[in-house]
Amino acid sequence: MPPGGDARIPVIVLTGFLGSGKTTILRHVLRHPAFSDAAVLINEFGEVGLDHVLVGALDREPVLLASGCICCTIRGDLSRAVRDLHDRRQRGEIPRFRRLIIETTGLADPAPILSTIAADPVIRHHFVVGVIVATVDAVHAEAGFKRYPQMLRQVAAADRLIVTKSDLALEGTTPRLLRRLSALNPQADIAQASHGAIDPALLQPDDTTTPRRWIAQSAEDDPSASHGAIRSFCLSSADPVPWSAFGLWFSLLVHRHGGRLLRVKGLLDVAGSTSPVAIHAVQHVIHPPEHLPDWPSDDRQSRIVFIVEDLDPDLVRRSFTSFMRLSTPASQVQATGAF
Ligand SMILES: Nc1nc2c(ncn2[C@@H]2O[C@H](COP(=O)(O)OP(=O)(O)OP(=O)(O)O)[C@@H](O)[C@H]2O)c(=O)[nH]1
Repeated sequence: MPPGGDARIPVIVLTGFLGSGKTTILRHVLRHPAFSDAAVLINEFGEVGLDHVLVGALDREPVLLASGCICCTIRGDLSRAVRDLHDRRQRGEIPRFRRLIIETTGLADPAPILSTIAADPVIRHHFVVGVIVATVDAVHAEAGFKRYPQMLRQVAAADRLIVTKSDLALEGTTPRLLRRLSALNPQADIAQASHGAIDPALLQPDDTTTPRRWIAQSAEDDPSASHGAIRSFCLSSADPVPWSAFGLWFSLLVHRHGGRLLRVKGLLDVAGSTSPVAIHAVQHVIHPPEHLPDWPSDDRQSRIVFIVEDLDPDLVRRSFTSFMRLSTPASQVQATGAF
């Protein structure tokens, strides 16, 4: 229950820039008994949503909001999704969840989300923003703050900040980031997470989390929720992907264009493997691939979702096709011209 005896259902807003570890944290906390009564709503910026798959084999199905970003194009969808969840709860079609976690897209400015919850009379009657948690990627935060103002807004809006990926950051980066975060948002509690391992209490509202209503109000006058040259596309392949050719293509792509690859995530049907492999990259950092236990549906196509800035999707598609056609290492080396 939110502080102050409020009987409304607390909403936990989990925000943070692209690839900063939101889904990894969600997977971790949802395994904790304290979150067995949580409903989950995931919004992704991309043509094809994958996070609901990556959240994994849980005994509840997260609701995936349509493509687009809740902070701008699909605010109406957010209202509808929250109302719909509540109606289904009341009708007994889904368990009586007692908290709602909304994982935003990495590009979201959280303010319009808060204002949507606060402005809709039906939602306001049943739900209240309980806590806003933002993840901050230790490797990319410093450069990201300069390029992406929404990162600053995420940090500014948060009640709690979780610094991720310190294990990958250069020495001295994390302490510097911690100082910067304290300066940007002195009221927020700051914690660190390694591979999503956090104290689940960080996602629980309590007396220290006073929802930032001023942000919700100021959002009403903020029409700047556009994402400029940032775009998303999906590359899919019906044929199984040869792992070594894929690895080479992916490393070259990241090496050559990493600065423009804000986020890459995919589910691959790797030749010779019966279960899917999840791949992730954030700019120049490729995370280790992960074997998932099962395919989420009968659709076994490989899907790779890209969020890029100033990068031509056709170049990515063409180079992928060239590499996948070639199976010998020598011919792959020739294909590097595709970049
Ligand atoms: N080394 C390391 N990798 C991490 C850590 N936290 C997350 N990752 C990896 O970072 C990648 C991206 O993590 P996600 O949890 O999918 O990030 P996200 O914020 O949900 O990404 P978007 O939904 O695209 O915005 C995955 O490969 C994770 O395994 C960490 O603390 N250390």
